[in-house]
Parts: sequence; structure tokens; C-alpha cells
Amino acid sequence: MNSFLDLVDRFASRQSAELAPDWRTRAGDPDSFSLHDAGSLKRVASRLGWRKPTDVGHRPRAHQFPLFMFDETEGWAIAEQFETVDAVRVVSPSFNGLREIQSGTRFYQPQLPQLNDRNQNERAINVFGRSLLLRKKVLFSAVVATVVVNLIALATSLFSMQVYDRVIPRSGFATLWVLTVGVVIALTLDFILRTTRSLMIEREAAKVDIEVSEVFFARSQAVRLDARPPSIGTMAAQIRGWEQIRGLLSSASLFLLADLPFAIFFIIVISWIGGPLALVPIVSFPLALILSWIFARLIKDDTAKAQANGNRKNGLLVEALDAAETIKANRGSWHMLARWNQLMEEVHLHEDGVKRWSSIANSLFGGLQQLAYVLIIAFGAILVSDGQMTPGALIACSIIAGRVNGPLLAQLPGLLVQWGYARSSLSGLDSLMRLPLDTAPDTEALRPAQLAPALQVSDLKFGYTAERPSVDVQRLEIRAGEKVGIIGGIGSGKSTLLRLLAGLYAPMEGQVRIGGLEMRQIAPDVLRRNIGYLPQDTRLLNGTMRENILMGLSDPGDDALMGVIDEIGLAQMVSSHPMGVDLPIAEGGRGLSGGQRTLTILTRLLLAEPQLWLLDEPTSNLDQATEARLVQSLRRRISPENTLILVTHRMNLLTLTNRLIVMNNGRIVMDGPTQAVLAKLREAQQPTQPTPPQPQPSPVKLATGA
Ligand SMILES: Nc1ncnc2c1ncn2[C@@H]1O[C@H](COP(=O)(O)OP(=O)(O)OP(=O)(O)O)[C@@H](O)[C@H]1O
Repeated sequence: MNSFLDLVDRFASRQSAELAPDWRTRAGDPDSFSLHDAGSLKRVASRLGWRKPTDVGHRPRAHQFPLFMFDETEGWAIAEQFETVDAVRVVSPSFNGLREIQSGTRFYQPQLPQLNDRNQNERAINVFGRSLLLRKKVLFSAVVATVVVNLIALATSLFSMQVYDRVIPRSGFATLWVLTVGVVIALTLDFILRTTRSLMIEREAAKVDIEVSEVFFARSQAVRLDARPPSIGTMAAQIRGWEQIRGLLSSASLFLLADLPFAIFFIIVISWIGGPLALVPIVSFPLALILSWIFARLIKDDTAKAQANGNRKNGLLVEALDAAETIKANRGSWHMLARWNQLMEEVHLHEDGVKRWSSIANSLFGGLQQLAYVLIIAFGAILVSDGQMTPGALIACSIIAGRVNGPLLAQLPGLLVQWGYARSSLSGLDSLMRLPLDTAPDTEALRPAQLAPALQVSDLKFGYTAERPSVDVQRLEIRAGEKVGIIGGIGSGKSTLLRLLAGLYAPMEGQVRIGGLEMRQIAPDVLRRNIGYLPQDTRLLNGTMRENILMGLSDPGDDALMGVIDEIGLAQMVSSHPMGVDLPIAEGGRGLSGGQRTLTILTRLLLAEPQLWLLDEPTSNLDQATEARLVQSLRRRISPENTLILVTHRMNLLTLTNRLIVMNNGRIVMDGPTQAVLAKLREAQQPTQPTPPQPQPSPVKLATGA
């Protein structure tokens, strides 16, 4: 154990920040950190890929605590708050108490990764806004570059004016050379500024992309399982909506928007050079803006619908690929193809609407642009012949008016279509941000050091639909160390109850407590460390077998890993593969048999050594010999203090339990010592002598083990 790393751990826990399970390994050699080395914090941050810690300075403000604190004599500590004007309360491995602020004391705020930001009301646009605000300096430089680029554009048009009015009439070639050289220098500067501006924006947009995608990906992971939308593919497409917004951020069209305010400046310059000639852009420019607004409203519905159908299309594609076996075996290809074609038609119906308006807008804006040019020249010709302006001024005005109407009008329709799709993506992301998360909103997650594996359920109701609860349990108490089996008919709610006890689903009504604490108040990583859950449908992830086994665990070393693999019965498969435990696993665990998948996840559970074991039909895919081996292994590994809750129909597994719960229709109908409940069930199944009709059996409540 390294004391500096312990301090980091403690700080993260104080901040309710979840560190990666293998963060200590990734931090590298523990001896490279020391409590008396000022560089330790920066080093740990850079090795773990966090942003650089913020140097708060010599005297932090009260709301900034807790902070890391360093001074040469005492080294690192966590500063919790001011105790007096000159002293703070600190926690360090060697000392808890007051520490004076010395002249050399520095305070630092580490930038811990806040993956599961629990602000449920945050809007997606704010996620982008926050990331952009971090780049204030770059944005400011881009604005300065835009100002200079526009001034240079003005300079080139004024150059034409000078040439026509001063150089040509007087053959002033000396002036011409000076002006030309000046303009060439200005154009070179313009080229450099434009290139740097777009490179700078592209680079920052890529960083924004990484930051923002991390937020949305982490958010999608933190969504409570029972709150996820029914189609995963559609949800995936919705999450990918950030790409559309990022595309808009870095697109060349955006620079055009940055140029928009300069249109007003250019109109002022035209009125200064050409007087009443400014009337043309004064009318054409707002007209273009009004037309853009109308156009944006016209395509709003179609872009939203095309986007929504596009997301559904993605959902169908994922489903078709994922369920290929079922589809092929049942000749479902035609059915899927029909659904696909229908969706494609709907997508095109709306995309066609957008394209139609977009073509109309393109022609209209192009026409407007040319009309404005013709009017400038015609009106200008009258003013020139009236002697109200020079021909040079007319040329300059026509060039400047081109800057007002030209590229802006040409690209506005494209930009508006892009914005239409980005807006629908934003609303998709907003609905993702509103989905409930694993932890209750607006509460500080609890991180108890010890969590007794005792469960209390009271007035629990849960349903996948609001109309019919799938689980309805008034009271259930499972003490630490109990070994409980759950049986019941298909669809009786066993798996759902187990997921509720694992904290993967949140009750609609009532409470589930673990170790006396409301489950949703506990930080998810603490919960996961204490609970080992084996789902009925065991899926593995694309990667190696080692990665799948060790996911979420600190590496126990190869000896321990191989020991468990051997114990559970996977050794033969692993040793017969040339890559051993690093054998590749395809998405979902394809390439392994159902039994091998289950054993892989069980290996992880055995290594995790949880306090509370929740196993859903662990042996449904196993043969008798492997099942017997697993029962032995579980008997050995699950200590008397550990709690076991097991959903099964296999008698062999029930020998692990000393209490049995029977479920029917989401309710507990029997609960008592395993043998007594089994005897009661056997009795109920005995063929009976013909007897007069009996009333419906009421739920039998045997002596509970609780
Ligand atoms: N994802 C879901 N969406 C909607 N309803 C569901 C979902 N999962 C389960 N149900 C319904 O909830 C009820 C309880 O299902 P659950 O899977 O808990 O039963 P079970 O007792 O574990 O069944 P089995 O022994 O077949 O695994 C069933 O009526 C089922 O139809």
C-alpha cells in the first residue's frame, strides 16, 4: 500500500468519484509517489489520464474544499475546511487535525473523472457549452482572427477603389505598386489567419468531441436498467447524435456565422462610401435572414421525423444482426425486410421534404444574391452619373456588398439543414439525459466501508408496465449469512426480484435495503463490489477471456486466476487453446457454448469474493458433472458470513440453501426452511383420492428463516 495513493483513494471517495478498478495498477510503480514529493499529484493525474490538477494557490476560498494541500515540511494531506483564519483541518495517513497555512503551502484541486454526472436536469447543449467554455482562449483567438480577416477583406475592396479613382486617371504607378504590395502582404496574412483559424478550431472540435462523447457514453452506461428504452439500437443512434452537433461545430459553415455580425459593419462602410447605395443591402440582408427563418421552420418537422426514423432504422439493423439465428431459423427474413423497406420509405419521405425545401432555398438565395448585385450596379450607375459617387467607389461597394450577400447566402440553406438535424439530435440527447440513473438524483452517494449482506424489503412493487406489477412483495427479510433458494413457475417474477435485490432495478414503490441502508443511496461501485450477480442470460464482451473474467476486478495474478479456472471446470478449454486464457471472445460471447459463458462469469464471481451472491439459474446450461463440481466449489467459496440467494429448479443446487422461497404471480407464496417447503410442495403434488372440490389454496406461510 502506498500512502499517497491511499490519500487519492480517500479524496475520490469523499468526492463520490468512481475510480477505475485497476487505477492503482495504471498509476504504475507505487514507489514513484511519496507524501513528501511535490510532483506526486501531477504524476498520478498524468498517468491516469486526468486533466492537470488546478493550482488553487496559497489561500483557497471556503467553497473550494476539500483540496489537496502540500507544504515542504509536512508533505501532502487532504485539507477539509478552514478551522481558524490561518489553519485548516486536514486528513493524512499520519495525522488528522489542524495544520497551519505556511507561506509555502499550496492547495490543489485534482480533476477527477466524473463519469456519472448525476445532474438529471442537465440539457445536452450545456454539455457542449461546458466543453466550449473550457476553451475560452482558443475561441477568443478565433474571434480576433475573424475580425482581422474581415478587415483585410475590406482593405482589398478599398484597394480597388483607389486603383480606379486615383491610379488609373493619373497613371500613378508608384502608388499602384505600393498599394499592390500592401494588399499582397494583407492577403498573405489573410491566408495564414484563415488556415490557422480552421486548424485551431478543428483541433479543439476533436477535443470537444472526445470530452462530450465521454459524457454521453458514461451517461448511457449509468442509465438504470429498467429505465432503458426498449430498442437498444435506437438508443445507440440517439447517443451518436452528438456527432451531428460536433459536425456542425467544426464545419466551415460555422465560420460563416462568425462573419454574420460583420455584415452590419460592411453595410455601414457601404453607406459611408456609397451613401444611398447602402439601401440595397439594407433590404436584401434582412430579407435573407427572414427567408432563412421561414426555411428553418419549414424543414423543422421533416428533419425531426427523418432523424427519428433514421434512429429506428439503426435499431432495426442492430436487432436484425443480433437475432440473425432466430430470424434465419424461422424464415423471418421477409418480415424483417418488409419492416426495413417501410422504414426506408418513411426516412426518404421526410428527407425528400427537406431536400425539396433546400433546393428551393438554394435557388431563391442564389437569385437574391444576383438581384442584389444587379441592383447595386444599376443604382450605383445612376449615382455615378449624378456625380454622387466615383466609379472606384461603385466597384468597392459591389465587392463589399458581395461579402454581405455572397458566401453567406450561398451556404445558409446547407447550414440550416445541418442545424435542423443537429437540433433533433439535441432533443434526442436531452431525452437520454432525462432517463433515471442508478443512483438517486440530488443525493450524495453513500460509501460505507463495510456493507453487511443483509436485505430488507418492504412494500416492494415493480412492474415493466404501469398496469401490472411483476413483483409485489410486502415484506422480506434475509439476514447476513442466510442461504436462500427461490423457485416458482415461469414468469413468476424470480429474476425480476433478484435484479431488484441486486440494485439493478429500482422499485416503483417500497424499499430495498442492504446492510440497513436504502440501496439507491449507495454508490454503485460500492454496491457492485459487495454484490456478485449472475444473470440468467449470460453475455460476454468482445475481447479476451482474461478481460472478461477480470472486468471490474483488480488483477489477482495468474496463479489465482488459473486456480479458479481449474476449479470451475474451464481448464481443459483454456489449455487446449493456443492463446490460453487470452483466447479471443466475440461480441456477446459468440464462439463459446452457453455453459462456457456461464462458467466464465462464475469464474469472475469466485475471484471477486462478494459478500452477497445472487445467482439466477447458474446451472441451467451445465451438465450434471459440471453442476456437481460447481456446487462443491460454491459450497467451499461462499463463507458462512456470506449471503446466497439462488434462483433455480435444480435439486442439486437447492442443497446449498437452508431457506426456500416460492413465488407465484410476482408474490411470495411460501417461505421457510428448504426441506419443509419442499415437503409441502411434494404433498401438494401427491395424487389425491377423489375429494369434494377444495377452495383455492391460499398462500402458505411457513416459519420464515428471518
Ligand atoms: N424486459 C421486460 N419487459 C416487459 N416485461 C417483462 C420483462 N422481463 C420480464 N417481464 C415480465 O415480468 C414477469 C416476470 O418475469 P421474470 O423474468 O422475473 O420471471 P421468472 O420467474 O424469472 O421467469 P423464468 O423462470 O421464465 O425465468 C413476466 O410476466 C414477464 O413477462
